Amino acid sequence: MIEVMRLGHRGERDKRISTHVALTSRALGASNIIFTSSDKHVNGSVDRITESWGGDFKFKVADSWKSYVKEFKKNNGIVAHLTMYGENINEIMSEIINEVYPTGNNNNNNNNNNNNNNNSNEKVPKNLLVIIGAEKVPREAYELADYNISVGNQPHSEVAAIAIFLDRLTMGKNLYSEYEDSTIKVIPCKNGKNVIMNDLEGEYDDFDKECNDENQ
Ligand SMILES: C[S@@+](CC[C@H](N)C(=O)[O-])C[C@H]1O[C@@H](n2cnc3c(N)ncnc32)[C@H](O)[C@@H]1O
Repeated sequence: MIEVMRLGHRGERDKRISTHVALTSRALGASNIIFTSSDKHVNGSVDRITESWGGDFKFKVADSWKSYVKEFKKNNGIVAHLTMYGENINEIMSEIINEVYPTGNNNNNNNNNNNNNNNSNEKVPKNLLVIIGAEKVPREAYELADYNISVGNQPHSEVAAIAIFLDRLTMGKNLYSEYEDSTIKVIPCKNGKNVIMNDLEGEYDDFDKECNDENQ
């Protein structure tokens, strides 16, 4: 299971970009996003998307980010902190993939509740917590993280950083994600839109079809 922690979210100021961090995390295979304070706007956006597009991605709040990270590590999880000051993703990603997926099975992670436990040496995927900052990230986050990873050493965006990291981790496979319980589904087409709606009895109907794709 992949979790994303948004550290230092500043309410009104960050609400749009934090929503994008959450939705990007969901789209690219995370199971939940953890904030360090509640935010109705982000929480509502996440819930609305999940309701229509399916899956069980959750918005969570941790009372203490430090305790959450320590507990996560105690339960044998791996913590990766994305920061432009870290080791370059190009150099370190294969080590992380080998550690998180000792079986080599780094495919679609959605809804995978991995069974990590303290004493196990079994080759099961490990839980991964990805920390992404908003305001200045405290020194302790760098120290607690198993990996401090840069997506290049230029400053850019938390949304870009989480997208590239999760995509590299799962080698593009989450770009095919779809959920059985979605009420809306997109059929890729070359030019235009092809959207179908689920009637909640498992049948999908054409909803918005302006697709000029010879194959459809
Ligand atoms: C816009 S930055 C703000 C950073 C903040 N001013 C600081 O000094 O920590 C927000 C977050 O985006 C992520 N980020 C930005 N550029 C990155 C990069 N090149 N590599 C990895 N993460 C990056 C980091 O997680 C960072 O905490």
